[in-house]
Amino acid sequence: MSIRYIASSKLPTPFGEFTMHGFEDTETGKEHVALSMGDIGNGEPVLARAHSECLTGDALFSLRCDCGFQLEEALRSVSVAGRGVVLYLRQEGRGIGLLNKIRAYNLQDQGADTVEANERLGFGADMRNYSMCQPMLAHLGVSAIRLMTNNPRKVKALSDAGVTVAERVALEVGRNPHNRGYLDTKASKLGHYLQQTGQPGVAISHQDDEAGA
Ligand SMILES: Nc1nc2c(ncn2[C@@H]2O[C@H](COP(=O)(O)OP(=O)(O)OP(=O)(O)O)[C@@H](O)[C@H]2O)c(=O)[nH]1
Ligand SMILES: [Zn+2]
Repeated sequence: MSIRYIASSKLPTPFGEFTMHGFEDTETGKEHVALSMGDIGNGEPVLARAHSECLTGDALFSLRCDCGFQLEEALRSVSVAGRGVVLYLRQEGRGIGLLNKIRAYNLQDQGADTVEANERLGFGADMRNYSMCQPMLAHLGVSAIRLMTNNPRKVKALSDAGVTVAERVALEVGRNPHNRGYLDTKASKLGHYLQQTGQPGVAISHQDDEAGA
């Protein structure tokens, strides 16, 4: 097991007070965080988000993507439910890192889409893995979740890792003129469930049949 629990503390936010739990991946040296609220260890499926780091969207107010909006909405939803967990995963730029993401943005400024840009740089479209999630959730006593995501790969990865995804909860927020192309490419090339995509023939689902399968 390469995930090691380090410490917990209070984390007051505009959405209420969370408990922050720090973990270290001893293989990669990455430091991951879980923000929890309420009694999440009682066996009932827990409202959850596995959020991949996006410095530009989460901290620098970028409108190129939907990440910051999704993070905010996830924290707000957990707070409204009074119970849930947000995993903040340090895999910036879908796993290629911040500086390569800036290189990819540069290619996108010249007309490439988000997938083409990754590929031109010699990366896969999505280099993430979610192997840290199950041990982080297990440490918190969580085995079943209601996962806030539009990403079918994330649902499958967590299910394959042994987490029961009892439900997928759509998380469609923050669409704007700057990220329209990015979101449409996610739907058409990466299979994301996005309702307002403008792409014909894209699956629309708010509670997937395959979730948990
Ligand atoms: N390489 C690359 N990474 C990006 C780009 N835009 C956002 N990201 C990263 O993509 C990750 C977020 O992935 P998304 O596909 O938006 O969302 P997701 O987490 O897979 O799916 P949701 O759960 O529905 O949000 C973060 O790590 C961002 O840093 C981009 O244009 N290129
Ligand atoms: Zn982003």
